[in-house]
Amino acid sequence: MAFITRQNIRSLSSSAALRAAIKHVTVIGGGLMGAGIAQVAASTGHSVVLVDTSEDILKKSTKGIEASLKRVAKKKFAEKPEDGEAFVQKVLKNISTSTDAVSVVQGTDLVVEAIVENLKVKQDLFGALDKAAPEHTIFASNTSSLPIADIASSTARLDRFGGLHFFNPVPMMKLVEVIKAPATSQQTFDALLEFSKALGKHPVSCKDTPGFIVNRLLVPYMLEAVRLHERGHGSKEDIDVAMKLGAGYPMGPFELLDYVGLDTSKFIIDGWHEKDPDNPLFAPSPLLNKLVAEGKLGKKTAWVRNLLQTQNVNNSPENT
Ligand SMILES: C[C@H](O)CC(=O)SCCNC(=O)CCNC(=O)[C@H](O)C(C)(C)COP(=O)(O)OP(=O)(O)OC[C@H]1O[C@@H](n2cnc3c(N)ncnc32)[C@H](O)[C@@H]1OP(=O)(O)O
Ligand SMILES: NC(=O)c1ccc[n+]([C@@H]2O[C@H](COP(=O)([O-])OP(=O)(O)OC[C@H]3O[C@@H](n4cnc5c(N)ncnc54)[C@H](O)[C@@H]3O)[C@@H](O)[C@H]2O)c1
Repeated sequence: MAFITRQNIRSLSSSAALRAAIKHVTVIGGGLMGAGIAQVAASTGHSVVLVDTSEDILKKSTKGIEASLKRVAKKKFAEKPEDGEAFVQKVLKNISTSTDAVSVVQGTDLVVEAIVENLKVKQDLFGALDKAAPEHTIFASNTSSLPIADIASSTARLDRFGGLHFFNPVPMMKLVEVIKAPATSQQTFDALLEFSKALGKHPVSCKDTPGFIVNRLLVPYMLEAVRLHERGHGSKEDIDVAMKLGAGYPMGPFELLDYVGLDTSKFIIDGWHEKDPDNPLFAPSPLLNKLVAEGKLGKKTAWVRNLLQTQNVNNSPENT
């Protein structure tokens, strides 16, 4: 039986205040991860602005969110499909889009960044946002592999900066790694934990170390599968089947690389290799490099091709 003490009441009310504090969320990057984060935040009653670099990309992101919401609704409202349609429309109403990050952060409580895995690009973005966002706004990066402290160094709000690392596909994966960099305040960290819970996720606390928990284990494993194949010790198909049936993983390492994105996986391993060139776990893979150079990025390749085609159509003389 739980006794109500003054301390309990204080901690309950401060956690309620933190939960209430994050109402408006700006998600930057409408790709694989950003679209999923926006969807989950909007589904849990947050008001969301999704930002990307072009209207075409944002249209694709919104279509992707709608398709994913329909999959969720099909299960959640199996008995009452009309409630499912109402749910989809209600969630979509919570999401607006923009190509101007600086102007939209002026009214936001939390910025979650999910753009390309490149330190300089992330620093430039946060440096610009820092000047425009209100004092209370918390900044968080969904980086897979970069130090949160390095990204935060382009801002003057080191205490209000942390990591929120989601997993792909965001609507399905329950985990969020919440990262406390050395300068992240306890209040910010608590607010990020509460926000993750408000999304219906299970947060774990992480230090600001390379790959946090999951990727520090998962990325070397996926790369070792590629090396195993490069050594001629197994076909891609057999390696995938082996890890699914022999280790109980839902996807084999090649399927997972395809799902995560070969470009993102390459950014991660190249960055770690640069910092720790003697670590064999971080050795670059010639096969991965070749596929990325050929524009074969995995599952997202079809999406990117589709987008480029749309842009060509929009830019064609008939449409100008
Ligand atoms: C690198 C980064 O920094 C970190 C990372 O993100 S690492 C990657 C972490 N992710 C993983 O390891 C994913 C491993 N894979 C899985 O867990 C599962 O394969 C999976 C959840 C993706 C799909 O489940 P699975 O049963 O294999 O396949 P599938 O039949 O397609 O999906 C089952 C149901 O899940 C749901 N679902 C799957 N993806 C969905 C999505 N994007 N949106 C909504 N619902 C979805 C649907 O309800 C679907 O049923 P439906 O097909 O009737 O709509
Ligand atoms: N793919 C995964 O499984 C996964 C999982 C967890 C974390 N992450 C991390 O999340 C981030 C995004 O990964 P992703 O897979 O969604 O990438 P993605 O390539 O699918 O999407 C990135 C999006 O960001 C947009 N973008 C780039 N620069 C921008 C800018 N300055 N302003 C606004 N938008 C910009 C791009 O147009 C693109 O739509 C990366 O840091 C990645 O490491 C990825």
